[in-house]
Amino acid sequence: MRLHRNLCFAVIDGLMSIFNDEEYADKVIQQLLKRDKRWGSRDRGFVAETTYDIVRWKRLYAEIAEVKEPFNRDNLWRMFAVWATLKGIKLPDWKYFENTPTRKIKGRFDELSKIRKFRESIPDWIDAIGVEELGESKWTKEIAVQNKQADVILRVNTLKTSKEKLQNTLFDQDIETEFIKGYPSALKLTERANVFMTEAFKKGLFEVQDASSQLVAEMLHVEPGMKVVDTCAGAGGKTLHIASLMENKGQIIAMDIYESKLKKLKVRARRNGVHNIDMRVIDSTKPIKKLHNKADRVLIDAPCSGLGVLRRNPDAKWKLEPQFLDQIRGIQQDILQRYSKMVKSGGKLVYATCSILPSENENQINAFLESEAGKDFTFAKDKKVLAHESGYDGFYMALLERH
Ligand SMILES: C[S@@+](CC[C@H](N)C(=O)[O-])C[C@H]1O[C@@H](n2cnc3c(N)ncnc32)[C@H](O)[C@@H]1O
Repeated sequence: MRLHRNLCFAVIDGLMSIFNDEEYADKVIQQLLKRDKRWGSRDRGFVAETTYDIVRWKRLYAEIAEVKEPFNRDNLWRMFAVWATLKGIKLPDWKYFENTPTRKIKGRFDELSKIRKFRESIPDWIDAIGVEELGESKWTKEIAVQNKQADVILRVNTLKTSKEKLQNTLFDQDIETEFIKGYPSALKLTERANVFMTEAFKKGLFEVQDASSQLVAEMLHVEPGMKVVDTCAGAGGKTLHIASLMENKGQIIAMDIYESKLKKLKVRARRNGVHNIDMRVIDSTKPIKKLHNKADRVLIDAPCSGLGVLRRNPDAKWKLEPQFLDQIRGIQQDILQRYSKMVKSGGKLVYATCSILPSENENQINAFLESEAGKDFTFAKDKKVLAHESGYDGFYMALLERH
């Protein structure tokens, strides 16, 4: 591979914003990709993947390059040189790469790879919590997989097409996909591609959604004609799936504390041909109280640490803080206590997170079931999905029934 100066500069600029200005990697990369209209898909792929790689391996590369935060541009070039050297890419004779100690880099890599927190490039506190909650062996395997690039998975919009038809449509555009056993609406891309540019996407024939995430709406057992409340709907990945399972019949109430997220859902719903979503911002206790004992199904796709989806958001490793984790656990239990009241007698509740930590998952469900509000519910089943076991994102989901 030959390194191109303008692409490498884009990567360094992106890293400056992500590491020093606390910006989110996906947003920064989105902006970077707009920089030069002449860039082809390979150039864009290089910028996106290299930036993500260096974000993912920040601790390891900084240690090898012997640089410390806050990083200046020279520090980032040194980390870039580590990335290139470890990938076996020949460094050009640019001033940034003068005196790069290639052999020393490889030696340091071998040495640091013996220690998990460096090898997997994770903060000490996350490593400690992973061991404490999952045990040494599971955590070691899980964090290794969480550092790999995730597959691109689509969820077919069955309101508009079938999995077979969508597969053929995409094949005609040189995008090859395969079915995944056990995931009825999923198609996996055999090779990465920018599916957002396709006509099929613009027509709402599919959404990009990880396979584990697709299990959540399935667990809710919705039926056409029901009244379903999606309490933490965000931009509506799961709301749209629920709509498609309900065949556009019945009522879905999508709620979130952020109106901006629900606005994104509105755009997506239009594209998906979904007509039965009613959006409500939770700006007081009223919108919840109004729905007490009214819903056939309630989904709580709770805010969480995101430790199950590090493959997609590698910068979360650096942005997460222990205090946030404590705070979010409190919010999760509070949401369970208050939002469960919307389930009517005989109705069902699914609680889900994209975390792999029991303290955000089964422990929350156990605490809820032991509490006063939880006495109305029976535990039906749960599913703990680890990326190293399933090959897809780490997730948790529990199904409770109200008696
Ligand atoms: C895991 S995300 C939801 C993802 C979304 N369900 C999807 O499938 O695309 C959690 C959501 O909970 C929202 N949230 C945070 N605190 C909340 C609260 N107290 N009540 C309702 N929603 C909340 C966040 O804004 C965020 O959109």
